[in-house]
Amino acid sequence: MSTSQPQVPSPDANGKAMSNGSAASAPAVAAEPPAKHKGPLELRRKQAAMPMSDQRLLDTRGADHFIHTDPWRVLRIQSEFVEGFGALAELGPAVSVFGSARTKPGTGYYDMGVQVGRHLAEAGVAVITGGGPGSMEAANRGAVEGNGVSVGLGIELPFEQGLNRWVDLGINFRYFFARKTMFVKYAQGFIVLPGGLGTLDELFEAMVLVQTRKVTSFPIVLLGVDFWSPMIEWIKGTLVAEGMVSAKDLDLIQLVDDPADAVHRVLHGIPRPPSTNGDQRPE
Ligand SMILES: C/C(=C\CNc1ncnc2c1ncn2[C@@H]1O[C@H](COP(=O)(O)O)[C@@H](O)[C@H]1O)CO
Repeated sequence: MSTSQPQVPSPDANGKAMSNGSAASAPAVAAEPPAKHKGPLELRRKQAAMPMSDQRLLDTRGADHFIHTDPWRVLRIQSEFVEGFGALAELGPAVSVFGSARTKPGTGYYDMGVQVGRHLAEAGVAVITGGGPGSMEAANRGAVEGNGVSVGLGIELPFEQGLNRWVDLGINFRYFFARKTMFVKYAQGFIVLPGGLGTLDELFEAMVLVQTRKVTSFPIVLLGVDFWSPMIEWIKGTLVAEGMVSAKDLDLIQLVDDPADAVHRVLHGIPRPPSTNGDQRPE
């Protein structure tokens, strides 16, 4: 007895009728899910559920989270460089002056800072400082008193501080490294007054940049023979003696007591020797 049934053609995934036979038993293929286009991306299923870029931008929910992410920080860092380069590009000749934030007005070190600022201004050279109190304020004050250009590159600190009142062109930075770039990029040299960790950090960074020839012809003058001599002696007696630095590296810095002399030396800087330590480091 025949058990055959009438044969009904089944549709394929595209809806076309398929011939009877083996294909009739193939599993049904689901309809192709719609694709979502997002810029160059073509997305389906779970991937297509991602919100659109515009939607993300305009939807303020969760914005507080986004500003604490690294991609956002990169933009903020970039903006510090853009603002800094833009504000300082036309500054003209300038010298960066460093020194303790704790130096008090009326002291010898404060007076030294004022004199440095004034001599630089009288030579037509802008004064760049960290914009804070102490020796920074002193150098900015000297620049103003000498009728020069007084620049302060402030840094965001855990406590509210603001730029000192002698800063005429001020920029506030969140990031030390962006600020440090400005100190070097827009100055022809450094004058360093007595100071603590911040001052040492700035001094040694400058020395490394000169030593590795990341910057060339960059005089560094230390003011205050009594203050700096023990550090120089330690560098000679320990670092040079133990071969940690080359004796030639000490040529990178000059040590004086007179603010006018410091300004003269930084402006007519002894040209750096062609090679300071024999290192051939890559760019
Ligand atoms: C400690 C006090 C204020 C700190 N305020 C600063 N503002 C701006 N720049 C600063 C500040 N502190 C350090 N710096 C930078 O480091 C150098 C001085 O640091 P030091 O440790 O005092 O030697 C200076 O050149 C700045 O660039 C209290 O008032």
